[in-house]
Amino acid sequence: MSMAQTPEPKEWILDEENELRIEIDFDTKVKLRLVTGTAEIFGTELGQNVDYEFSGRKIAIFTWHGCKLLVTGTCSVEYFAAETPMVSYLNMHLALEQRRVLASQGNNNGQGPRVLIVGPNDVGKTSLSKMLLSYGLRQSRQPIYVDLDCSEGSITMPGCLTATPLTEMIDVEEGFGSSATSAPTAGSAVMPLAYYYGFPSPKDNTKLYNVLLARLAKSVKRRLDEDEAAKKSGIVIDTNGLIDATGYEIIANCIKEFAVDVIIVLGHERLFSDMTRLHQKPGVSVVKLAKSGGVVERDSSFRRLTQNQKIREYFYGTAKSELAPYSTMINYHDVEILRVGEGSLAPSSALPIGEDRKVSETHVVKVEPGEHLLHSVLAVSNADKMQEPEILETNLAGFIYVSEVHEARKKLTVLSPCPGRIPKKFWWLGSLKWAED
Ligand SMILES: Nc1ncnc2c1ncn2[C@@H]1O[C@H](COP(=O)(O)OP(=O)(O)OP(=O)(O)O)[C@@H](O)[C@H]1O
Repeated sequence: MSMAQTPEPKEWILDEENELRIEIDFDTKVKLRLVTGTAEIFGTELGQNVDYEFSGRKIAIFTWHGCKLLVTGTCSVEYFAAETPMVSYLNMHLALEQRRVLASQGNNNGQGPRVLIVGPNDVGKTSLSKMLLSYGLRQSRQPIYVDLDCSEGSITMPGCLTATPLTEMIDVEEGFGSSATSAPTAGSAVMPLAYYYGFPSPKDNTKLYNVLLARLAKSVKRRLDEDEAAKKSGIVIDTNGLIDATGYEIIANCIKEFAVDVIIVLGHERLFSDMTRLHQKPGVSVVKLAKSGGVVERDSSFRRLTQNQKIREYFYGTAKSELAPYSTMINYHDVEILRVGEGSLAPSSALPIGEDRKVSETHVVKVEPGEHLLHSVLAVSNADKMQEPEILETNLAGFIYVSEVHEARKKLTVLSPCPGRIPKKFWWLGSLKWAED
């Protein structure tokens, strides 16, 4: 076996307010080191002479004052840009900071800004959320990150609506995962609130999506009422890129439920004009920000690989903090597997008399365990009893992965990030599958 050669590091010298944009495939690793000066990735500052390692990522390393970087490994794309919208993003942060100062002085009922970021797919909404949250954190704020993008699952897993108070800087290598305690465990100080939706798009079951959105908003409000620092810091809501009629309905719902007072429209003129017309009123600002030229469109295979990487990290951790998942055997009859809205797939005429489609969309259906569960990722509900509609609105305890199905013995082998018996018996089945690599 020949030893893999360590590639020569490549040096980049960036002037102030420039950024280096790199794309790294999933099957390669690239090391990045800040040698002199200052630099940040989506708002989080890099330490000098620390090696950061990336795989399957598209990132920008931005410098306010100039820097020297070393990149070791093969990037699929690598170039620097002098034109970025970063000054406007920083100004946005400063405007939010002003609102926080006002809140600290007792204005606006002591509430910091509730920011909603909207725009089509791939305009940099998640990246901007990270920046605004990181800049807030860098000024000792403790904002709450609300992730309504059920296709991605920045905090936990795809298919969820989540909120998490941020108290630590967002990790440049691992994203939100590490700073938001990606595995929700009961009693943890910064436990993310996660509700299970189970579909990749809000269009798949809009009624359920709106029910969960309202539920999440209620929980976030309670958290803000209990936590003075978070209340003054405010919230940043990241959405998915739906901007058709359903998208508008969800945006309106979100503004109402979270009492949004700053709407940021990213990279879309017509959406900005519509949002101004529909939602601008005293106390609510609608702001337009430009999309960065660096934002990369991600095709479905890249998104799928990102999803796989997320699931893998949930159970096995990352290179920096490896986890060993626990494998447990479960009897079919010890768990109840549930899914939502099965009825919505049936034609209206096939629905029970007196039940309209809207009701069936949030109806909970029991699923028989069997071979079909193999490789599924299931969400473990915190609920102790099967009661509708409460069970739908119950927070999640975590996730498990079905690694084997023993049909003849009526047992499942499941992986879990925590040791011991899985404490809860109601498990949600969605469309998430994962083939361990
Ligand atoms: N300035 C930049 N340079 C290089 N890559 C970038 C830059 N900004 C964002 N990206 C990358 O582009 C991709 C899309 O960005 P992002 O996830 O922020 O968009 P989004 O609007 O939230 O997308 P979606 O709505 O589809 O989830 C990501 O992989 C992100 O890391």
